[in-house]
Amino acid sequence: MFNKCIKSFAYFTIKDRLPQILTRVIDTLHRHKNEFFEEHGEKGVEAEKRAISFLSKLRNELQTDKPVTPLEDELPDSALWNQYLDYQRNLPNGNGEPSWFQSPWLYVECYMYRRIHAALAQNPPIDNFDVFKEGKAQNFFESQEAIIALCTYFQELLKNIKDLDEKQLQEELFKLLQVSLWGNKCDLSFSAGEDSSQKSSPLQSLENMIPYILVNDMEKVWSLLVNAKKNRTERSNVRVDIILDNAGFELVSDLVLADFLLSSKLADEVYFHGKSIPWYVSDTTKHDFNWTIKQLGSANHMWMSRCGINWEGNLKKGVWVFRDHMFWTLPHDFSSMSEVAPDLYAELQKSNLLLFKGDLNYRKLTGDRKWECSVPFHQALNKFHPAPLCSLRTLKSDTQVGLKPGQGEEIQASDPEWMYSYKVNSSSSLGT
Ligand SMILES: O=P(O)(O)OC[C@H]1O[C@](O)(CO)[C@@H](O)[C@@H]1O
Ligand SMILES: [Mn+2]
Repeated sequence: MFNKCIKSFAYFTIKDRLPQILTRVIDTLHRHKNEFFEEHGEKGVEAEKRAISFLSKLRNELQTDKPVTPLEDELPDSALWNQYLDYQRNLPNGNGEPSWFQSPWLYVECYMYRRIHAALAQNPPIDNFDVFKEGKAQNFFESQEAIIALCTYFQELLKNIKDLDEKQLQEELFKLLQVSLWGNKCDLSFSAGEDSSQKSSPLQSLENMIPYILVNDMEKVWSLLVNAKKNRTERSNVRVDIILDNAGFELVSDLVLADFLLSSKLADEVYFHGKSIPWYVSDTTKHDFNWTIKQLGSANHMWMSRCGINWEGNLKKGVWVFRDHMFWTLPHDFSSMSEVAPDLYAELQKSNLLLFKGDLNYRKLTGDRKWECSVPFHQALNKFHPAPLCSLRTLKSDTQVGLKPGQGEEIQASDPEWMYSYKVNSSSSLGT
């Protein structure tokens, strides 16, 4: 249970940030009223009104600490959500009826996004409208400079990638892992929808960002990939899975990393895991994934379009695969995946390396517990070991493991707000 001590980030999130996010969603629907009318006539406007009343009711429940209620929609995952609510009700140290301020932060925050989805899904004909679409597209367009810099850098690198020796390849892998790691700063749920696009060139600042990397297992990632390649047989491809986080600049940095893994022959195929419903404001859905690649392919910048066209080709060839299992948008920790979603667990077991992007994934990997910072990452995974995995995460919440003894205290002394200072970054923590 996450105690909501008043100064905790959890309290601030539930009390202030989530209502802010809900208000933005309601405003977005208001602003699309005419579009709904043009597209669907009166039915569209009626549906918009109903969705807004759903969301206003939700905001009131949240702000007045009402009980968490079972989902009444017919969506495929509602039974799993209601089972999870029962589990919360029967927790031994629970405070009785789960409510917004008395239940674990991770649970109620996931629950809010699932209720937002229900507010749209239950009101056709606007049931497929993504209330976060604008924010994600805006992040993409406002990160153009950084995207151009990254695509240009990468296409230059591709020109002579065949001449690079192992040392040089390793260096390039480390650079692109860091770009993907820092790309995780660009998320709209932490910023409650405020602009969080990548303005500066992502490659310039890597050097002086090194000291902010708390746990750095990039060497282990490299040797794992080199060994996988050495042991590769005709039958067994080297497969890397990227469990995606935010659309916009972060997604482009993940796609460039994935292209590098293939072009350097460190991997033969990359599986991407996105969200099946709009989630945490900026998380990547299948639509966002395809839209981003199409945007690049049709860009009037040579290197952007070269990337986008290559990536469409990878999807057509099947060396890139996109999946969006419903488990990723349930409230469960990943330690329960083998039981709740055995098909997904079995799928991940086929991978040589799992790259988990972002803070929410990190919290679900570690059960969002207030671990001692020096608890080993492997232990915090709580038997979740489908394959060797690595988390690339910008620190945005209280959970942190895998630090050296005394490292947490040292940082605390230098920056008491380090947990949310955003600049601090716990990068790849490899749990073998
Ligand atoms: O996009 P990311 O890196 O998962 O960040 C999302 C994080 O932002 C927050 O919404 C901040 O409150 C966390 O709850 C969540 O873990
Ligand atoms: Mn996210």
